[in-house]
Amino acid sequence: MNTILQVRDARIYYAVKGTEVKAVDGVSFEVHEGEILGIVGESGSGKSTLLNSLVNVRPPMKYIGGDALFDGKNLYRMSKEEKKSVLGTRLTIIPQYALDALPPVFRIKQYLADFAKTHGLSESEIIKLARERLKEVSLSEKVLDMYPIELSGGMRQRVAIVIASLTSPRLLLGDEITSALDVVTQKGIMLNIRRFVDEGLIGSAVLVTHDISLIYQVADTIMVMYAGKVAEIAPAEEIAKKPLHPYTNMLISSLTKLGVKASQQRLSGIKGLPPSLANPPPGCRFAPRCPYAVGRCKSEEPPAKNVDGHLVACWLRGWD
Ligand SMILES: Nc1ncnc2c1ncn2[C@@H]1O[C@H](COP(=O)(O)OP(=O)(O)OP(=O)(O)O)[C@@H](O)[C@H]1O
Repeated sequence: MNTILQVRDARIYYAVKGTEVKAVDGVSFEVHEGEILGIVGESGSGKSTLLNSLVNVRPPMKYIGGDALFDGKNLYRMSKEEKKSVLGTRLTIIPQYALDALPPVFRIKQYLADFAKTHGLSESEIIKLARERLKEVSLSEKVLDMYPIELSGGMRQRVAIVIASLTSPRLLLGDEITSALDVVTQKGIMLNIRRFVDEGLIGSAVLVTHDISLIYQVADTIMVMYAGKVAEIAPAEEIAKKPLHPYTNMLISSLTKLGVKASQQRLSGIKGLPPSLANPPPGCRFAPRCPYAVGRCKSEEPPAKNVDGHLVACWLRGWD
């Protein structure tokens, strides 16, 4: 399997009033051809910082170290010109709200004409391709003659997927792209991305979400982040059936289950709050909230270890 993205020991901090917020602190993972990687974790775990850093590290974000090899070239060290040639073509992004990206004064067709011009592509080819892809996401080609404001939120996100696929990108990035939509539409959008990846129209995708049950539907692999670190990476089925990190386990246990009242659930949430990333605790960052923590967890940071096909950073897994 071809590796499309290889992130190694990424460290991205924020410089805030003389302190450093360690938002992404030694994160490593890979994305392969045909793969959808879902990144999940509580608010503030560093998911957006990680994704945004792949696009652009700009103040107050601060590059501290690490590599992000995209088709062998380091995104963290590319010149502005190199980055410009990659973004929007080989590396595309779906915005959280497509309306932010689609200019309201342009009909979709006009936007596509502009898009073709920017990327030096044939306008007629792009429009023809967009027509075909709109059908694939169950939209009529009439959408081309509409203004973004005339489309529902779900339609806009589907148009955004179509646009993001037009240059056959190697990698698609999306951060909470369905959070403003109803559950049925959310699933439909995710399945559209799955189909585009399966058909090779998009090489691979990294999708950030709070919703592990939604991303489970389409992701091949799930990466769980906690307080700027990777807690666990495993195939989606494995994560769902047999989570190894206590945090992953608690994240799954805290999901709302229809037919079970909160009072009858064993765990209705994760007690406590994530640590301050300006001054994270020594050892495992989850230790202060972990009911299984032992002495070592509070003093030594657990390295990620391969245990039964999971990459898991926990002293209770795979260590004597
Ligand atoms: N512009 C900023 N300046 C300073 N600190 C920031 C900034 N943006 C994010 N942070 C901090 O970086 C850490 C990681 O935030 P980030 O938004 O990446 O997490 P997240 O997992 O994507 O959360 P959410 O799901 O709420 O978007 C948090 O402690 C946050 O407060």
